[in-house]
Amino acid sequence: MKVSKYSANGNDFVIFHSDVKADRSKLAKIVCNRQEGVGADGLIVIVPHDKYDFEWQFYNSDGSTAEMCGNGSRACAHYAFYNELAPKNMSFLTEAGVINAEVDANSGMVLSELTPPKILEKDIIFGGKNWWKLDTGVPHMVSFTENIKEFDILEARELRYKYNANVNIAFVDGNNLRVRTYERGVEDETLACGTGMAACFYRALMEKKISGDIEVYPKSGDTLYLGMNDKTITFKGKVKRVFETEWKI
Ligand SMILES: N[C@@H](CCC[C@H](N)C(=O)O)C(=O)O
Repeated sequence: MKVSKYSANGNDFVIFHSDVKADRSKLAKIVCNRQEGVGADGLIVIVPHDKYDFEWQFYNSDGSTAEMCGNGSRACAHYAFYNELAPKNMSFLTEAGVINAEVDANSGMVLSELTPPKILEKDIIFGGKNWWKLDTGVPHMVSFTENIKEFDILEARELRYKYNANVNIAFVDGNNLRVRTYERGVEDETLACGTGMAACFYRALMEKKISGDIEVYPKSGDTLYLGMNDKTITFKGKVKRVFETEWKI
């Protein structure tokens, strides 16, 4: 099997395509294992679709499925374009809905239009902080902090299980955001989370802490570009194809 390893600003994925849609939960655990597998935060499998350029199956590293993944959507679009599975402007089906993406072949920049954001619950008080629960394709808890260096992983883990959501803290840096995310299904902090950055962006926009298009800096230190496009969030940044290999399981 030919597989590619991608990094989307530190959020890393194993990607391959197949003609068969199947349960690949066990495979996800094996390939994502950082000691005995390729090592990644998630596995993406591209399968054919009648109406859209393709459909994807997304798995977290623990084998659980997720409806959506922002960084994964950009990495997947890049893979699909370079493997001639889709044109540079493409639409593909996820469990959260249809995602439109655009690959810039020269710069390696990929833009993805996320599903319309939803506020699920406001003003949840936990650990002395005010949290909002939002859906940007998958559920996210968002709170603002004055000190982005302090992210209490144990508290985040407690909140993750209580609300079955990913957990983000964000620091408003001028008109930009610094974000850290504890990811469900990886069960730890990751270097970047696209739908998490989008959830922080949306809460900050709703509370008028920021305006217009902004830059977001995840833990990896990279720069992502977020903006509102009608009702959807546009999410842009570089992706890196780390390597491609043949892998026998
Ligand atoms: N890293 C992703 C989100 C992946 C899914 C998430 N871990 C969940 O289970 O909800 C992103 O970039 O959005």
